[in-house]
Amino acid sequence: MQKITQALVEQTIKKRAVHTHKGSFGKLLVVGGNAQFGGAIILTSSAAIYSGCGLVTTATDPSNFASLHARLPETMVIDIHQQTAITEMLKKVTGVVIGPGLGETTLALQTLQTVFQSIEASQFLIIDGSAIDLIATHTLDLPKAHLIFTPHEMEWQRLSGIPIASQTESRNKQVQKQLQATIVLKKHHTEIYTDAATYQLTLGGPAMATGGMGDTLAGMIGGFVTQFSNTPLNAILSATYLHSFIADELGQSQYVTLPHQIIKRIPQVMWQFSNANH
Ligand SMILES: NC(=O)C1=CN([C@@H]2O[C@H](COP(=O)(O)OP(=O)(O)OC[C@H]3O[C@@H](n4cnc5c(N)ncnc54)[C@H](OP(=O)(O)O)[C@@H]3O)[C@@H](O)[C@H]2O)[C@@H](O)CC1
Ligand SMILES: Nc1ncnc2c1ncn2[C@@H]1O[C@H](COP(=O)(O)OP(=O)(O)O)[C@@H](O)[C@H]1O
Ligand SMILES: [Mg+2]
Repeated sequence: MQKITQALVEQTIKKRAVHTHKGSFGKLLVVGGNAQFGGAIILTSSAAIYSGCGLVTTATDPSNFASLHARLPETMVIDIHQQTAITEMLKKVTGVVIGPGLGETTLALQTLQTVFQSIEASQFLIIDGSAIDLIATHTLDLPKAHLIFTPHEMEWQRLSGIPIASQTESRNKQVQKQLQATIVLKKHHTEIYTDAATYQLTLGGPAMATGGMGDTLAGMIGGFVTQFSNTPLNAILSATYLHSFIADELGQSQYVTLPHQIIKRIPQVMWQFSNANH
């Protein structure tokens, strides 16, 4: 397994060209957050915007609109019941994150199917949380797109059929090949399975073991792949690295590192990394 290095992250987070605008840095649709799990979609959307994605739209339950906008005025919203509005937005975006706080109701399943039907092969689709469980439960066919799954070990057990205790590199790799997707298997020292190679994160620790931490990573990966879309693998590896790098920094003087604290630090740490080679 290859270790993800700081040098790779420094190469990925380039200084921004001057003649650019918000459309130059990717457009992302974030789908999730039912009435119970509104916090998840606030974290995912925030992480994407603080990672530098040019334009983010959040499709969520309307009961989350006010709290989402109070925390994050930069995002636009779609009522998740308006499936046509989701389909229309899909035509405009570089990528989609689906699943954080989505739940597993009939509406959640219908929304996942709407996205699967309309997504194009050129687009990124990050599949997290409830969306992974919906695929596992309903054995859904996967669409043609740049697929990125971000399961924790139990979600990976449900999706892959491999019990947590038997999730070895070779068995995980086999299922990665079948799924034709990148797999970010989240745990202590997260592993990333791709067609070409397997990577391991050597950062992060138990101060990160708090609800919403994975929702945040999904948003960072969404923000990175849409923004650094020419180097998608490096974008995924870099987002995963930076998420734990920031947590470790905070963890030097905090017992627990909260997802919203990590999000707040992303722009500053990206600036540091973008200046490292200059
Ligand atoms: N603020 C919000 O709105 C939040 C909303 N959220 C949303 O909730 C939805 C459900 O997601 P979920 O992850 O909470 O539930 P689920 O998939 O059932 O997994 C938990 C089960 O798996 C087991 N387990 C074993 N290994 C594990 C591992 N390495 N990592 C983690 N778990 C592991 C674990 O074992 P146990 O804790 O019992 O020891 C337990 O039995 C999803 O949409 C998500 O986005 C959350 O993000 C929280 C904040
Ligand atoms: N002990 C730990 N060491 C390192 N990373 C951890 C640890 N516990 C949790 N994490 C990280 O926190 C995140 C948890 O993801 P997930 O379970 O999906 O959270 P949630 O769904 O609550 O947002 C993952 O990125 C995981 O690697
Ligand atoms: Mg999760």
